[in-house]
Amino acid sequence: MKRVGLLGCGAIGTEIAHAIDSGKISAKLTHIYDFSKENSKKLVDSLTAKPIITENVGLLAASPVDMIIEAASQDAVRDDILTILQNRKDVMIMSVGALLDESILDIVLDGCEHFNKKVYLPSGAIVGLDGIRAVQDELDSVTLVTTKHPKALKGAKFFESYKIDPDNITSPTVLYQGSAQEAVRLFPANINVAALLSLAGLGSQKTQVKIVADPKTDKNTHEIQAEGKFGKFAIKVENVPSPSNPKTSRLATLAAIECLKKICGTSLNIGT
Ligand SMILES: NC(=O)C1=CN([C@@H]2O[C@H](COP(=O)(O)OP(=O)(O)OC[C@H]3O[C@@H](n4cnc5c(N)ncnc54)[C@H](O)[C@@H]3O)[C@@H](O)[C@H]2O)C=CC1
Ligand SMILES: O=C([O-])CC(=O)C(=O)O
Repeated sequence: MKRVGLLGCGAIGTEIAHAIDSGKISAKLTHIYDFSKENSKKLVDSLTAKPIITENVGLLAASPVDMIIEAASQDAVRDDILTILQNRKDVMIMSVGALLDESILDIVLDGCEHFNKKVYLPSGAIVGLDGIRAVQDELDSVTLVTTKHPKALKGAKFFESYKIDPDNITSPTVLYQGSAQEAVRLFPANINVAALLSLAGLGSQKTQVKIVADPKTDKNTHEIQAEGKFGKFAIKVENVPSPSNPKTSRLATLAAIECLKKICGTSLNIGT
């Protein structure tokens, strides 16, 4: 049975830990780290099989696990991915936006090859990545329109540079329109899905993103349109937000759990 370490004990990390604890995923969660000791402790208290809380990420990376699940932040990926790969651990990354920085992507690709390790990127809060990958050589355009409640967008770097107060948004408002590259920089905890689309398809400059704040919505909605020589498709996902983090959709957690079930050998390998 695979031994797993967890980096980040928030909304996604907690649900994954519970899925392992309940036997839904055939793995053993043995070590965890979160820079909030409170969050790590709260998670351990809620589990039957108690993992060890490591003092820092270096000790998590060096712990006797087969793989590490990153469910923390883009900064965590930037700062810690090399340490994890150098310690010869496979890794599942949720904060995929970090990989749109070419130097980080190079570290990941070189690290995987050099240390013979695997990096998994679950499909997160969207569906349709199988289709995007299949038609990647025939794509002319990929656009993503993401709509969330202003409270789900609150705290994003975007609001440091643009004088809009999310608390004062009273009707649907387009906050951002541009490349996926810039979108993940301005909204690092909201639009990792744009990074997944970019990596699967046209890259981060050509993948176009629109972010809308809608005070009347109770969903995190992602609308994807792809067009090219193959034809076109449009996909709309209306996600229920996670109760503990409105930025994050329930589907993102469920996709991570499904990805882990596949890695740990307990589900059929369905789809491309
Ligand atoms: N790929 C996808 O489709 C999706 C990706 N995400 C991303 O997944 C990540 C986790 O999401 P949630 O669990 O909802 O976030 P969360 O905010 O609920 O939990 C993150 C946890 O990680 C900890 N943390 C943050 N940075 C850290 C660091 N550098 N070192 C150690 N601990 C750190 C925080 O203290 C917190 O406990 C986020 O980056 C989020 O943006 C979220 C939804 C969809
Ligand atoms: O969960 C979602 O709806 C999308 C999200 O936060 C992300 O991609 O970072």
